[in-house]
Parts: sequence; structure tokens; C-alpha cells
Amino acid sequence: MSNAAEDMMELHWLFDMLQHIDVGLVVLNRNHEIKLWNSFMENHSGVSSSIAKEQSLFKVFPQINQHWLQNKLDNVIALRTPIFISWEQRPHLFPFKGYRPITGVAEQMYQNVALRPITNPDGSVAYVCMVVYDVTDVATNKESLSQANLRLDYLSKIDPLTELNNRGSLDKALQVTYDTFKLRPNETHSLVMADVDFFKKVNDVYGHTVGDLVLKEVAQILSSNKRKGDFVGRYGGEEFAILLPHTDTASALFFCEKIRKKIAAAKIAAPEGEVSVTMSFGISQAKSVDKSISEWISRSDNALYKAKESGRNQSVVES
Ligand SMILES: Nc1nc2c(ncn2[C@@H]2O[C@H](COP(=O)(O)OP(=O)(O)OP(=O)(O)O)[C@@H](O)[C@H]2O)c(=O)[nH]1
Repeated sequence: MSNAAEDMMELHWLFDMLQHIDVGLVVLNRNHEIKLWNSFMENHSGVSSSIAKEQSLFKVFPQINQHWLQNKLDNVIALRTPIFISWEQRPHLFPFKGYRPITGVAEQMYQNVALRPITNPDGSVAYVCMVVYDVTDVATNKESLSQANLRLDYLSKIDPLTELNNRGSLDKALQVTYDTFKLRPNETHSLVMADVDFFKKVNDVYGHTVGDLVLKEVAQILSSNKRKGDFVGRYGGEEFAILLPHTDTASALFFCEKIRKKIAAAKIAAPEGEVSVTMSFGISQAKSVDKSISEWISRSDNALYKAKESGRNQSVVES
């Protein structure tokens, strides 16, 4: 075979491979008319090469933001440098279906697209080659990983039974408020420790499942009555903590009494019938003399103890 014939054969092979490679290849001229449309593009768009050729890309795909892409194509030709469009910047350029035979999770194909100038032998550039990569697997894996991380982050902060903030989140919120108070000691912040009265009896009489139901209902009343900026958490067992930033003890008392009455009035539906409980509240304000957060917590705990000692179902402020 002559050299020329061998070259022709090689060219034929190369063209055949590019036609069937699992990457989209499109060549556009300066007027954005399609000059090459490989079988990847045919298969995913449903538009055959004979129909696509010589048509404006924007006519074949009116969904593409013409102003945005035209600008990029013109820059590739004018500056003779490639431009990359990542799926993170724009999930797809061509509206192709995401074909996932096993997982079937993606509705649309995620794409990375490279726009490359095609240089003529004389050095001029009159065409742009678009290379379209299907990155649906990478993108969906990354997205589900970040969803999972968000979920893990949520679970690490939340008490699973009541869905209130857990002890760890509560400690962090307390620390933030306490640090702010140390910087600005004239501000007033209140901390409430609240505890369900005779909760052991609820468990003993109705069982732990009903006990759990009661805790959930109490948590719901606490969280649905808080204001934006207040922080409600499960401190442990049947004890809850409510942090009320920028609130003095008089306002905190008003807030606790409102919730206390709502809890006492609530009829919690259980398989054995309706269950009612009461709750006691201990309130104290952050003080400059406090050497640590524990001293503040202790004062609220003391107030709670007094509320229990004085007959329960009441709110007490620690002076
Ligand atoms: N169902 C259920 N019970 C819990 C949970 N956490 C703690 N408890 C129970 O809560 C009860 C708390 O009882 P005590 O500390 O004696 O207090 P009390 O019966 O509420 O009495 P006073 O606080 O003095 O009014 C115990 O029986 C614990 O087992 C929980 O997540 N679910």
C-alpha cells in the first residue's frame, strides 16, 4: 500500500473513531452553524447529522441561552483559547436525558463542555469544536454525598426522639451567648431549665412508649412557642433547656408561664386514652459575677428545684 493510501486509511479510522466515541463532538462556524455532529450527539438529541448540519445550533436547541453561549464562542474565536463549562457552573448545556440503566437517578445528563478553537493551516481560526462529556455519574455521586453530609450534620445536632437541638448543640449555643455576654455585660440573657413533673409515674403507669409520646408533645409545644433567636434543646431525659437571648427574667417568666399553661392544658392522645402532664420551670439571667457557664446553669437548676419543692407546675426566677 502506498504512503498516501495508508494516510487515507488512517484518516478513515480516525474519523470512524471520532464518530463513535462516547463523547459529543460538534463543530460550529463563525455563524454558529453546525458543520459536524457525531453519533453521540445524534443518539442523545434524536437529531440526525443530516438534519443538524448547516443549521444554527440555536435553532436546533432554542433552550440554550443564546446570548451567553454566543459570547463564549465568539471569545474562543477572537482570543484563540479554549473555554471550559463545568457542570457545577451549569448542570448541562444540551438538554439530554440522563440515561442511568441501573440507578436511574438523574433526570438530565450532567455535562462538562470544552469549547476549543480549530486552527487552520494558515493560523487563522474560523471554527469552534465543542466537546461534550457526560459526567452524570460523577455529578450525581457528588450531589448525593453532599446530601448525605447535610443529613449527617443535621443528625449530629438533633435529638432523635424529640427532634429538638441535642445537648451538644445546646452547649454550643450557650457558649456563644455567654461569650457575647462577657463582651457586653449590660445585655440581658435568660436561661430556663424545664422538667416534666412526675414523669417517672407516666412511664410506670402507661409504659415507655407513651412516655416518649409525651416527651415529643412537650417538645413540640416548646419549639412552636419560641421566638426566632430562642434556642430550645433537650438537656437530658425529661429535662429541657431554653435559651432566651436578649430577654430579662420578667419576660422569661411571662414566656414560661404561657408555655406552662399550654402544657398543662394539652391532652396527649395515647392508645390507653388521653394523658396530661405538667411542667416546672427554673429561670435565671446571666450575671457578671458568674465565673463560668456552669454557674449560670446551676442558678437555673436551683430555681427549677425550688419550683419542684414548692409544688411543681410553676415557674420560679432565681434572684
Ligand atoms: N419514656 C422515656 N422516659 C425517660 C426518657 N428519659 C428519661 N426518662 C425517664 O424519666 C424519669 C424521670 O424521673 P425522675 O427523675 O424521678 O423525675 P420525675 O418522676 O419527673 O419527678 P419530678 O421531676 O421530681 O417531678 C425516669 O423514670 C426516666 O427513666 C425517655 O427518653 N423516654
